[in-house]
Amino acid sequence: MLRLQAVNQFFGPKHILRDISMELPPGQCTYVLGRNGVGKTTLVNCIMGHLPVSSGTVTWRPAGGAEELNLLQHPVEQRAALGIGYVPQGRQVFSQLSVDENLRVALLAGRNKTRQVPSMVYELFPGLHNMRHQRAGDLTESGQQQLAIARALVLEPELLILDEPTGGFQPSVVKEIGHNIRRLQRDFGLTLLVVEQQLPFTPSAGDRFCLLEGGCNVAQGTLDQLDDSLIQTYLAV
Ligand SMILES: Nc1ncnc2c1ncn2[C@@H]1O[C@H](COP(=O)(O)OP(=O)(O)OP(=O)(O)O)[C@@H](O)[C@H]1O
Repeated sequence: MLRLQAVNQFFGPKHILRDISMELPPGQCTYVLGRNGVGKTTLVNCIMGHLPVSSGTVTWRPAGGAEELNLLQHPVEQRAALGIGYVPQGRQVFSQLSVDENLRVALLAGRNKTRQVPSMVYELFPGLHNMRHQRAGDLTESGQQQLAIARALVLEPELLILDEPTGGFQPSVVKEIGHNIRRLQRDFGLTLLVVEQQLPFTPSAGDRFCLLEGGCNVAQGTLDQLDDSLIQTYLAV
């Protein structure tokens, strides 16, 4: 379980995140939604340790863990090894390396440097297995997105955070991404935090939402509570 309590973050004098509190229940898929510039990526960067938190707490209890860890005491390079995977915005893969080399580089972030690519990665993305000796830069955009997710999966995270995974894709690819997100949750038991500007899939594709506006968490609940009034007020463009 990941738990944030009263998290604040500043860029210089600019107050970006304001008293954000939220919990990610194990095995559930939570969407963090909000318009451009409301603080979604900043929030994810604070969870991953890429940005410092000015005040508040971020705690993480791995499955079977006896107690909550203070995540803020763990440097960024330890967070993947603690079971938190991250797929950044913009499909960042090493385009000059092969698919296989991309996955092997990602494996180095784990504690056990001799680990192999887990079978679930190619089970989820069989196309990547067929392309494993191809240069990542030669994959389609959809293939690169799969590789970006696969790179986070090689360390077998319990929690996977995806920052705008559908950004810039055509509807057929968005649908495929939604299908993969559902499989990660239902077939592989992951907890998911998915950042998007709007809900890109049907509500059945997840469990909970958390709406951000001006750096504040203005509403949260189950996806069936995300009604037209909230959508018009906080998400409509
Ligand atoms: N390095 C930075 N220095 C100063 N301000 C920043 C920096 N990065 C982001 N900001 C500001 O922080 C606020 C939140 O940005 P953030 O990228 O977290 O928003 P977002 O909700 O993820 O937007 P998007 O949907 O466009 O990705 C914005 O006002 C942005 O201008």
